[in-house]
Amino acid sequence: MANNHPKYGEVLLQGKDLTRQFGFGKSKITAVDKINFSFHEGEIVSIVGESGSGKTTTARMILGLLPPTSGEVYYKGQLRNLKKGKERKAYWKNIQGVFQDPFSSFNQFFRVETVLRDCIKKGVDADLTEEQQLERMRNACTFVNLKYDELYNKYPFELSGGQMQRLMIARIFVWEPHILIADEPTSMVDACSRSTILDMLMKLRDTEKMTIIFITHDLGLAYYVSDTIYIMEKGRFVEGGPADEVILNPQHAYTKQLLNDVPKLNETWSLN
Ligand SMILES: Nc1ncnc2c1ncn2[C@@H]1O[C@H](COP(=O)(O)OP(=O)(O)OP(=O)(O)O)[C@@H](O)[C@H]1O
Repeated sequence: MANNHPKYGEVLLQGKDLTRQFGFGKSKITAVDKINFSFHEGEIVSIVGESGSGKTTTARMILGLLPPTSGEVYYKGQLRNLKKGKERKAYWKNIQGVFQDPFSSFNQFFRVETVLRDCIKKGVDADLTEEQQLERMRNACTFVNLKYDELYNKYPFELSGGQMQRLMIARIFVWEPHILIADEPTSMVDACSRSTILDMLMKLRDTEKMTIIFITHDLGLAYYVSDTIYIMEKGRFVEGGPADEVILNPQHAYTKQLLNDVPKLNETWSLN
């Protein structure tokens, strides 16, 4: 397995020959096919591929929401074992996900305060005093440019789409997982909110040393946000490495094809 990396912290998560099949007999498909990876502390890794290439299946296996057909996941060098509730709970303290649709991510009957308090109970130290909890919730909102004192009493449906996306990130800030999986978190928002969310992900990496796995079909966004890029085609990682190398000197035909869809990547470009 890979060693620590000079630029990042320790290796947090590793996958070894991770595979997932669906269906049986003639209709069996291999959605993810023997992928290997090492993700480090404080690294943003993008997994990029077209629709159906296996990105979300990979994310769900990493999150522990879907068992692999074969292969293993190692967390901090230890083989992950999610069979017992206690071990699952411990793993989920360290890894969290944000998904495409902020509306479906929130219980619409919980006010902002309850949403954030719930994360403190589940993710962080449940023994924090009321004052410490409040401070944490306020800090989380400040981190994403939301005003806790104006919003704490509101329901998710009273927030704008952009505010809801920010609240999703605030929730992550409160929870403080070591690893965040962001599955197309910017697909429902306009270009301005998109760059804000990407900038917040980078801030989480820089200030909290969070490892972020960013799932997208958009190589341009991946290049903007990532340290490392893995290119996924038909369930396999066909190319992977530092973002600059993958984008400026692509080796695989599929990467070149994806790059053709973003023709101005190595020139000046904007997120619009
Ligand atoms: N629960 C399931 N049952 C059967 N097939 C599935 C299931 N989940 C995913 N698949 C199949 O596995 C393959 C990979 O799907 P996956 O959702 O991982 O791709 P993706 O790269 O995330 O696509 P998208 O960008 O459209 O979300 C697809 O062929 C999909 O139809």
